[in-house]
Amino acid sequence: RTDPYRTSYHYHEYIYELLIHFRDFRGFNLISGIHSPEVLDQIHNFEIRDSDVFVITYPKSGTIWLQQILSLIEVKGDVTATNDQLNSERVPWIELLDSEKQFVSASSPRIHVSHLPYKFMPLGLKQKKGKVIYVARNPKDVLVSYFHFHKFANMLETPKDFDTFFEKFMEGNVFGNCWFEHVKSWCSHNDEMNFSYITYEEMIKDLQSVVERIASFLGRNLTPQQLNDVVEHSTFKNMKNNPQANYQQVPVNLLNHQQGAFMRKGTVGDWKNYFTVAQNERFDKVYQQKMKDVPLSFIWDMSDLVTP
Ligand SMILES: Nc1ncnc2c1ncn2[C@@H]1O[C@H](COP(=O)(O)OS(=O)(=O)O)[C@@H](OP(=O)(O)O)[C@H]1O
Repeated sequence: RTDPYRTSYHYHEYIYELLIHFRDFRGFNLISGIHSPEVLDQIHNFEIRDSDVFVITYPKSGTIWLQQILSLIEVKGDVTATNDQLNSERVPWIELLDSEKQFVSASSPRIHVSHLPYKFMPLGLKQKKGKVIYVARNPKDVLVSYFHFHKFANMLETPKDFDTFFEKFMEGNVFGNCWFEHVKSWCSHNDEMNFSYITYEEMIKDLQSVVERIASFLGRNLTPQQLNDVVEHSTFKNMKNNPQANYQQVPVNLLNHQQGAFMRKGTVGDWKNYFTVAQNERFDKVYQQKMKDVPLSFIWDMSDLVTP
């Protein structure tokens, strides 16, 4: 094709092709039109301040939940103080196109989220500058959440069906690449950084204590009432109704809000409604093999959350 802009039809077809194809950058899938190799190259050398905070997640592990919690901790639980800005701007991604300008000029404390694997991260983190919060979620629920996300995210290819997506995820042929490698890459370097590890399932089980742990890790002093306010405004129900937090404002060219919602179900064990017995057995086998040397454990079902 010589001139993609020839007609509106060709233009849209061209943009669609650009968007749904990954671009490999040093073994990592970038989404064309959203990420750029130039930005990824620069992140390594970003100058890190002691006050910087990075929330790292594999996609669908609770990123927007942390954006809400951290936004609220910064304003001591006063949700009205977050009304003037979307959480995605208050706690932005570092890997998006042109994000470097915003990163360099932002005032402290700079709080960011990222789906990037460890190898791309700022080298300053290894000098114990800044703080890293890694949020993990059991990968079976990640897979199901990601399947639904692909159905309404216009920048990602719509899966033919669940089985097709299951294969793609297992191959790491998604944005974020292989779940196992992502978790391992970060957690095996935890000693090098000021690092805190939390899970999605812990937050479902006891949001209050996770919020307290995050505030203390960041050295923020909040009164018990302020901590309660953070928790109250970070529940699934309240976030779903909060336009600053629920991502309903993302333009329709990126997310087709008729087809799904970021705040979808917010639960543990939804994978049981999707995995076949054979898929589950296969997943468990891969999990045992890939995670055999990793001292992490996950909660796979709501019933495992109930303390006897
Ligand atoms: N407050 C709260 N409580 C419980 N669950 C919550 C909450 N906020 C976000 N979520 C759930 O997190 C899933 C989205 O993950 P991410 O925010 O990491 O998505 S993304 O990577 O940024 O696209 C997605 O999970 P699923 O519902 O399973 O699809 C969201 O519903």
